[in-house]
Parts: sequence; structure tokens; C-alpha cells
Amino acid sequence: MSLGRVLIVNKSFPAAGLKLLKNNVEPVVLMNMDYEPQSLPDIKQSIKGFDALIWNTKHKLTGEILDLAGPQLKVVSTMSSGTDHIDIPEIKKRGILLGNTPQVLDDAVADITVGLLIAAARRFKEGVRELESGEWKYGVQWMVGQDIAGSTVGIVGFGGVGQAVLRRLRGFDVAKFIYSGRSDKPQAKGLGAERVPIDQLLRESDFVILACPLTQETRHLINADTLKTMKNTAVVINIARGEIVDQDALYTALVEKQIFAAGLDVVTPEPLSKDHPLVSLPNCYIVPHLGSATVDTRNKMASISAQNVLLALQGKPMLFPC
Ligand SMILES: O=CC(=O)O
Repeated sequence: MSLGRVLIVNKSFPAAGLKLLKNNVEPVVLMNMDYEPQSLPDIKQSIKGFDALIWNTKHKLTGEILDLAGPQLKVVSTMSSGTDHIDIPEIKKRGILLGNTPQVLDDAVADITVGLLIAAARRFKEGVRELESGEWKYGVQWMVGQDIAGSTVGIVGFGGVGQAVLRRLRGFDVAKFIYSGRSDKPQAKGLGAERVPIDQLLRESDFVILACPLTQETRHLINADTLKTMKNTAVVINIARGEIVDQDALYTALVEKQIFAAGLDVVTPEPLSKDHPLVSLPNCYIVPHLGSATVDTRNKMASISAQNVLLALQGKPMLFPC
């Protein structure tokens, strides 16, 4: 007997998760990608009557959509670590279970963080542009960047990703690791990181790494005022959520050299237009939200989201309940 009706929102859901589901239910896959304009109307039109959703889209799961789904809906799993695209009070109000897919992406996101950090600090984008435009004019002061060795690295949000970043950067002879966040992390002592207030972190860090969830407290944490408190040699890396940074303020800070450079895996909105002012800046290195985009990580995320809904439909605890 089938455990229930499961809707997967996004046609690119990896086969590893689909296979697990198909052993137990007949999943319906919504044949959209989340960036297609038609995807939200399609979701609204198709969602009625399902017992479980795999919400593999960046569209916000609102009370309105939950109402369209109907009162039989028992469980939702994201295929993401972040849950800022889910209206959690509306989910809880209806007694719907929610799961997500953290931890398995920590290594992949930490790799991208280190890549962005080196690219921004060592001016990869400017260097490649000069090469491609035939402007390679080698000189001792040409294209000089910032050192990681001897630096202070400040990590905002010291969860799994933040800690994986620290473990990688230990090999670069960083002088000091500091972090800020809602609570003391027991792992910090062993990793050699000290918790400091956020204003101290922004003031003292050579590299500011944003690895925190998007909340009311972290929205526009990086803004015109906080950017002014940073070193003018500072490099800001955002692998968390675009809205943690006020992009207009970041643009001004980068143009006016209030800070040295930025490396962004996440921006607002996504996808970002190629005409956005940040895209043209030589000291802003942007990649299109590639953090967890490795074959193995995405397969694991799909498997976990499938297991989350299958377990919940059987009345068992999910692998990662929120
Ligand atoms: O951004 C990616 C995630 O939250 O998994």
C-alpha cells in the first residue's frame, strides 16, 4: 500500500532521491525549474491533495500555498539547509512536519568559500580581465592582493559550514580565528576559535565570512554603517544568503575602496541580472549559488529529503526535523 501522495517541486530532483521514493510511493514531479516565470502558478495549480511535498524551489512556501495544498498535507522537506523560504509559523500552525538537509553540504560549501576567498583576495577577476583584454603589464605593484597567512579570519555563524571553513583555512597559517553567533559553540575551543561580539569581528577581521542563517537579526547585517567599521583591506565572503548584505551599500564600499573586495556565492535576487552593478565591478567576484553543487552532495541532499518525507509518512522521526 502506498504511503501517500508525494509532490516533488522541481524537475531536476536527483535520481538518487527519486529512486528511494519510487520504492515506496508514486511521486509526482512538477516539470518546472524554479527560476522559470511559470513555475509559481504551476505549483499553485498542481499542489492540491498531496500528503507530502519536497519543496525543491526557492519560492516561498506561504500560508496561501499550504491552503491550496489542503488539510491532508502532513510533511514538507526542503532540499536545502536553509529554511528561510518556508513560512515556518504557517507550517507549525497547521501541524505539518518540516525537514531539511543540513550537514551533507558543509564540505562542498566550505570548498566554495575558500575558492571565493582566494579569488577575491588575489584579484582573479581583474587578472583574468587584464589577460583577456591584452593588458597584462607585469610589475611589482601590479595586481597585488591580500595575504591569508598571518590574517584574522572572522566567521559569522559558526555552524557546520563555518567550522568546515575553519578546518580548511588552518592549512593557510591564519593567525587568528574569531566567530560570532547566537551561542557559544562547544567545538570552538578544539578548533582554536574565539567568540567575539559582531562589531568587534567586523572591525578586526581581514576576512569576514558570512555563514549564518538569514533571520530578522542578520538581514542587512552588512550595510553602509557596518561596512565603514571594517578595515579597508577587508575581504567579505558571503556563502549564506544574499539578503544578509545590503548590495547597494556593498557596491558603494567596493567602488570607494572602503573594503578591498567581495566574493559572493549568494545574491539578491537569484538569478542576478548580468546588468546588475555588482557584476561589472573588478573587485566583486560572484559565482551563481554553487555552494552545494557537487554531484555527490546533491545526491545526498535528494536522498535525505526523500527519507525525511518517507519516514514522516510512516509516523517515524525524520533524519533532519526542523
Ligand atoms: O543554499 C543552500 C542551502 O541552504 O542548502
